[in-house]
Amino acid sequence: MTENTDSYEQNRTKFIQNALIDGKKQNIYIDESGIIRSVGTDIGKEFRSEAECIIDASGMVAIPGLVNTHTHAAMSLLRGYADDMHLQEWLSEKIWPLEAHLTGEDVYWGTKLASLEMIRSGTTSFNDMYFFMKDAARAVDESGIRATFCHGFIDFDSPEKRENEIAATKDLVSHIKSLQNPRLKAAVGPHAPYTVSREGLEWCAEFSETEDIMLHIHLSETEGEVEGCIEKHGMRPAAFLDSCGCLSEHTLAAHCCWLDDDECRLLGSRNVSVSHNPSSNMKLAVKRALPYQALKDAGVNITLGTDGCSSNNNLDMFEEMKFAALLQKFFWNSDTLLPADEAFSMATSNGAKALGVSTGTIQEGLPADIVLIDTATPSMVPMHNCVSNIVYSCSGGAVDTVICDGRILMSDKTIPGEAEILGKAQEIASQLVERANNPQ
Ligand SMILES: C[C@H]1O[C@@H](n2cnc3c(O)ncnc32)[C@H](O)[C@@H]1O
Ligand SMILES: [Zn+2]
Repeated sequence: MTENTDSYEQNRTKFIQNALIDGKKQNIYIDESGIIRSVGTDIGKEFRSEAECIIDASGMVAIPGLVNTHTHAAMSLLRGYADDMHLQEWLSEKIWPLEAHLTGEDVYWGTKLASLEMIRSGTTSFNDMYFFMKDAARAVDESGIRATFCHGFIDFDSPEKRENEIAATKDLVSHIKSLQNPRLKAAVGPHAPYTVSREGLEWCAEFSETEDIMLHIHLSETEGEVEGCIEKHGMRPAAFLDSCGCLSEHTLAAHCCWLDDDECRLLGSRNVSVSHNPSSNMKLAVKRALPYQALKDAGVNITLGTDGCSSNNNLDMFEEMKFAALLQKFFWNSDTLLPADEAFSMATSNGAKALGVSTGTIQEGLPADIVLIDTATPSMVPMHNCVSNIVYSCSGGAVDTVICDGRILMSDKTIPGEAEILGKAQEIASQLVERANNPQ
């Protein structure tokens, strides 16, 4: 329950009282610039009387905002458009032909819808690869959450396409940097080793280095990709990317299902972060799960992502934590692999580290990205183990309040403007499919 009707405004000091953190009732004070100034069991009267907004979190668990490290947000418009297909056919026969008709307005509303869904389910940061990304950034700016944007760079070995992709990437990066909004970051996004030429990958690696930005790429999602890379380049995909300079501490590699042990060690030695996308991998039947133990042994920072809504089909990171823990146990036949606390770290602190954002924990001096989960819901009762309930039993529907950068984005499960976004996204998605089916 939030006292103060203007609580959605930023720049108001906030006092969250009686939130359960690490099993203890604690209070959190957030200053006017959205920073956690104090957190603990004994911070009290002085901060409470100073605060312009009191949030009573009695009966709620406070966790850091969740971090989704691999998605294509505007693909929310393609939810349910092409299901139950093989990955390469799904992409080349259904998704790419539809995406050829996308407009900036589609991406704007698709990203508004995705941001809404992420806020509802407790995500406050995401890593996005798609097209018309200036429009995506406008949508995210309005929604109040954090994101890193890259243009999906695909040149298919064509020098002309490569020049266009370089221009689109440079344009996006300079645009995002010019906004000087700490919630919005730019990245470079070579789509995958099978869609980008050696020259394109080398350019992306150098650009990421000189601009000091993340390099976001799909890697070894399918066995066919690995075979194709060996045939074309005489190397497995990770070695090929390394030869192009694409593996560094800037790199976030999504999927990584078909890495062998040497590749896991290579990623570890280059300080690459990996995004595990269990729902998408199961739905697209990629036939192998992330080699979690080998990556962990190699010291790789392992994070969690939903992938796009066309291969998931939602953006609920609670579901993703559970699927990650279950898929690892099932595929690698190990009941102790990927325990709940590791799934939780993947979705919070590991994700924040990969995206270079100073969130992911509730700690003094850090930006206030905080999610309150209602414990008065059947899937949170009893609470023998809070992290177990968060990972294995509850879902995004239990989220009551979301704060990002000190600003309340959802309170009492209410997000201002939600109905308009739902209506407009439905309309825009129908028009997109109509245009694709009846090209002029
Ligand atoms: C940015 C492009 O990436 C496409 N995409 C979405 N999901 C996947 C996936 O699982 N593997 C490869 N490529 C994917 C998206 O449709 C855009 O074309
Ligand atoms: Zn993807």
